[in-house]
Amino acid sequence: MLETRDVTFTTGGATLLHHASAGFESGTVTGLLGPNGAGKSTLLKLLAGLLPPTEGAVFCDGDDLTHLNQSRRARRIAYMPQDIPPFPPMPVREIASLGRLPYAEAPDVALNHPAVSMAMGLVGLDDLATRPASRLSGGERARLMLARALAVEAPVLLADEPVAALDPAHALSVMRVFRALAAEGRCVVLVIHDLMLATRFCDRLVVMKEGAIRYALPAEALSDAMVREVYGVDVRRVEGAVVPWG
Ligand SMILES: Nc1ncnc2c1ncn2[C@@H]1O[C@H](COP(=O)(O)OP(=O)(O)OP(=O)(O)O)[C@@H](O)[C@H]1O
Repeated sequence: MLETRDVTFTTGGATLLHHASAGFESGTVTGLLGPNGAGKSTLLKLLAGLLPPTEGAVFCDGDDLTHLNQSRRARRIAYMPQDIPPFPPMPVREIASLGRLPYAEAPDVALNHPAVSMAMGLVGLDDLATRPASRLSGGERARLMLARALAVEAPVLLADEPVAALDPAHALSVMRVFRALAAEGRCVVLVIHDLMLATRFCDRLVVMKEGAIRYALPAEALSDAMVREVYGVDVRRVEGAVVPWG
């Protein structure tokens, strides 16, 4: 569905991504792992078509992303950024309805679109629909950005650290949403630091370090040695640790 072919990205004299080649299939959830500064967000922005490759190309369903116009690309690829700008005092549901912008729907149509209702429900924001978005907590803001991306109903969903600010119950719930989207045939790619959630809910992992893809493998194949090499930490598989489940 989505593919980077030998992509390099250079900006301001710095090369942030070196010769990255990876495929992301429909019907799967892929976790992008790696230490801070590894290039995960950069790769995700290239996959979204928000940054152009300096060398190589990114393809969505066989089409070079640089050849797709912005609204066509936005209908195919929904993106949730890591950095969430301060929201204006608009109602939460109105912000979520901005996910319909690529369809150029009238504001009242977008606001009442079933995809917006679905997205608000999936992230658990129904009770906050009329609250000014400027008054949300950090985790609520993250869920609203995810709702906006879900409202696009795109075949590809890219999410940059979607669960980093969420409490355990919402993190599990959102990971289950990603699994459900994959079960519908969507291609889900998320940046994630939580190795427990990544190995439990992702099908595949792409592990990055220093702007390069070190490993691309089934989630269950992530070894302790790989974690040690990439993050410089040892791993224990501990019984008795408090692990949010359900
Ligand atoms: N415009 C830029 N010019 C130079 N370096 C940049 C620029 N933007 C980002 N970087 C650097 O590129 C590297 C990769 O950044 P990126 O945001 O992709 O990392 P990341 O893996 O997502 O990290 P994190 O886990 O901290 O979010 C970082 O070292 C960052 O400081």
